[in-house]
Amino acid sequence: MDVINAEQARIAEEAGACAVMALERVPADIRREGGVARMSDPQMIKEIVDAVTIPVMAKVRIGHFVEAQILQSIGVDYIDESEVLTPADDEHHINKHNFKVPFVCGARDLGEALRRISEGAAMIRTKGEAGTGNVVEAVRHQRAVMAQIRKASVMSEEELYAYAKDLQAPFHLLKETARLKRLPVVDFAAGGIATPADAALMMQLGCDGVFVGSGIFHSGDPAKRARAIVQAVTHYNNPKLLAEVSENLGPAMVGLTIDKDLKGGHLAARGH
Ligand SMILES: O=C(CO)[C@H](O)[C@H](O)COP(=O)(O)O
Repeated sequence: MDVINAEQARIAEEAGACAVMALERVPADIRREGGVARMSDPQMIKEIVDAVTIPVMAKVRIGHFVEAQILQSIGVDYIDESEVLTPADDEHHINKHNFKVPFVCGARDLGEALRRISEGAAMIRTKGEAGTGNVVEAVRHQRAVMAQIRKASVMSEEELYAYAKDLQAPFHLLKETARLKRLPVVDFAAGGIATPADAALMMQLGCDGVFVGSGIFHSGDPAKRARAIVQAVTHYNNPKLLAEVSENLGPAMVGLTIDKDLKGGHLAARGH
């Protein structure tokens, strides 16, 4: 769960979140306020680290390996090389093999996911369209990844060579993905998840876990919604429980439709 201070971090931990993401503004606010979004103040990240016992993740700009060096030096548990911040490099991602701290990166399809893994990403998440409260892009990205994996899983080795070229992905990673019939790393949903049902939808589409940013602390009752989303991720195949936890949550965040004039632009188009 994305949190911007120690108090929110405690709410997330009490709700059962397995990690928090420390940042100064949740994606909905970054989108609304505009300007250049950068790595958060290390002091603020340290306050969140001190407030909770669960792992703390923090974001760096795409390609900004010095922000990553700084976060690693203060001991964050994971780094998110994120399109939600303003990219620092429009061509290169960070060489994540140079770091000890594990990274998560966003992807819209299998080629993008495997390129990030080849650079050293230890976890992948859908890009979705962060800060919109609209799950449609996360669904599109997860469905794309799963459909491409299914396609690869029935290919001969000769076909996989050609498919790797199409996807602009390393052959050995594609071959391993085809054999496993899933990404060879943990695969999260992120970007636009706002309700327990959204979270369970992404789990039923094959994700291993869910990131929620704006959807919790921009809703009417953050503590209750946070607990409900944790329950929905845990029991994603149980519609009765999903109905119970979806009751009386108060207003969800106000969502944005995805159109060509999307306020703040399409964050998912950053990095490729
Ligand atoms: O990890 C992230 C992107 O780097 C965000 O936490 C995630 O995408 C949040 O999006 P939203 O605010 O729509 O839930």
